[in-house]
Amino acid sequence: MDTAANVPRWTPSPSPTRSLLKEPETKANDAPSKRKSSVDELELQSIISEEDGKPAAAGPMFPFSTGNSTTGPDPPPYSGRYEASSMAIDMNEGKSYDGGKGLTSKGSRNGLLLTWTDLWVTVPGAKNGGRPLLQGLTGYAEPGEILAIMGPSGSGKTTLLDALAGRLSSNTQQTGEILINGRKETLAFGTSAYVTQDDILMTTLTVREAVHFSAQLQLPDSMPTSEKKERAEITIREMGLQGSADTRIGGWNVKGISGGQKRRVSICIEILTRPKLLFLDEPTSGLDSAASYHVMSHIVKLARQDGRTVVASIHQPSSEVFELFHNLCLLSSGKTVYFGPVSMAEQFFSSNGFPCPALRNPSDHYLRTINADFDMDVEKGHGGSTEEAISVLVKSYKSSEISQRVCLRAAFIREQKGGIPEKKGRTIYYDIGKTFGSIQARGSMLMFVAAFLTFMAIGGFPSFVEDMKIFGRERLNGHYGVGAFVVGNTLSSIPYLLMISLIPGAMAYYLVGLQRAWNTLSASR
Ligand SMILES: Nc1ncnc2c1ncn2[C@@H]1O[C@H](COP(=O)(O)OP(=O)(O)OP(=O)(O)O)[C@@H](O)[C@H]1O
Repeated sequence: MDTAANVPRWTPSPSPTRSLLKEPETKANDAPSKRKSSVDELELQSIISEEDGKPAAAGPMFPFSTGNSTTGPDPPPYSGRYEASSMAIDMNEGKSYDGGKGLTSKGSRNGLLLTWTDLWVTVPGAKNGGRPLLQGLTGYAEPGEILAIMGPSGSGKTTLLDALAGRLSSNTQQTGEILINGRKETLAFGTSAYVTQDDILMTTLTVREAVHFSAQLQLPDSMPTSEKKERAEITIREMGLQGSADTRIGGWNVKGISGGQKRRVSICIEILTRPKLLFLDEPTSGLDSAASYHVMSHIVKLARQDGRTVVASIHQPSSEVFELFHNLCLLSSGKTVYFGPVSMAEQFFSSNGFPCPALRNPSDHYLRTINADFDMDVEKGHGGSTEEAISVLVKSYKSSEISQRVCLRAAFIREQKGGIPEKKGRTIYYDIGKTFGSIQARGSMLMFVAAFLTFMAIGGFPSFVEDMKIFGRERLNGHYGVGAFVVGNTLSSIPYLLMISLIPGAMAYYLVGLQRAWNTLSASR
């Protein structure tokens, strides 16, 4: 039987990928242009070596690395200098958002610019003041674009989304700055939406009912009902749910729509209001590659329309889906491995000695390179560990020009100080008017209150049944008898006597309250 060390690595043999910084030495008869590029590279290497304060040295080989440590020096950290011009187009401070998106650089016409600087999230722990979940992240998300957050399981994708959406759990501590349009603001109702990893849906409703009811609840009162219905129907079709619109969602007790369809219903409900800022946690989990592509391309369309900002964490995008993203934030153990345009990630990896083999999905390659969870399974003795690969990439990113440009861009966005959407309170049963319909709404509210109290009481029944058994045993064994006088006439029996006498009083008070509410209702008719 194969031992762990003899198990062949599952990575197919990588084909050589051209790395700008790993060219062989220039020969005298090389073309002048090639000679020049090599000179540039040498200059670049020397600059980087000077910056690092140490010479480039031969380094270890890493899993999925195609670099050869014995034939040449370790590639220097990526500086992004050879792409400075394209970066200038993508990320320069004066960038106009008007590329077909109808936006301007001045804080965007309608869109929301999200920036975060030196973001740390920690959970308090006994050792060294706590465990960091996110470590000094800086980045931005812009209108009309999709930022994909990727990384191995447990790398902090959901934590980053939660931090940006202001939903971190209470046991965490956050430091750093998160700004919306350059301001420290909480978002107004309906401005942002968050599709969580779990599908929390009403299992008894059909897809159509769930989406229609949500449209009635979320869309503004000023919108006619017919328009709300139309929006719901359009969104159902956009998410490819027309075939299952009349199927019950279902849950643990009744089988309903599939997991992937539930995912789409969750997205459908959150995009009904066409929010300016959309957070998606694993939007494509459970979807086949075609459905993933359709769902994501629709989200891209939404992002482009009127410049919506989308931040999505994603596990395993197909290459087609990956190409839909504009920016990539690659995390490992809460640290940034890469943040920048998707198109430049490949160069970043290859210049650090991890070129993406031909015919492999680049996103798969990045995740394999930085997934240290299964290091034990990787053949030992032929190279460095994934931990070392991660540390090379994290260090290289920190010192790269690309990271400096991200900081500059975030700083520029912070200074824009765009407008913030007006805040509107949304309270159910508020200001419902005096029409016949409003009387029905009041009746519904009273019914809800009564039913809530009743069902809360029913919730205690199972434990009451268990207690009854104990009571029966103890009574039959003569631990105590029944009757009012059992409570006794000592001082400690007074609270029990009070409790018993209060129950009918509380019930009477509740019934009188209901009667009064009914009278008020009748009077307002
Ligand atoms: N509130 C919390 N308290 C303690 N630990 C937490 C808390 N939230 C997250 N973590 C830890 O932080 C790490 C990152 O979690 P997170 O859910 O952000 O990962 P993820 O990248 O989204 O993973 P997955 O892809 O599996 O969903 C995990 O180790 C998790 O256990």
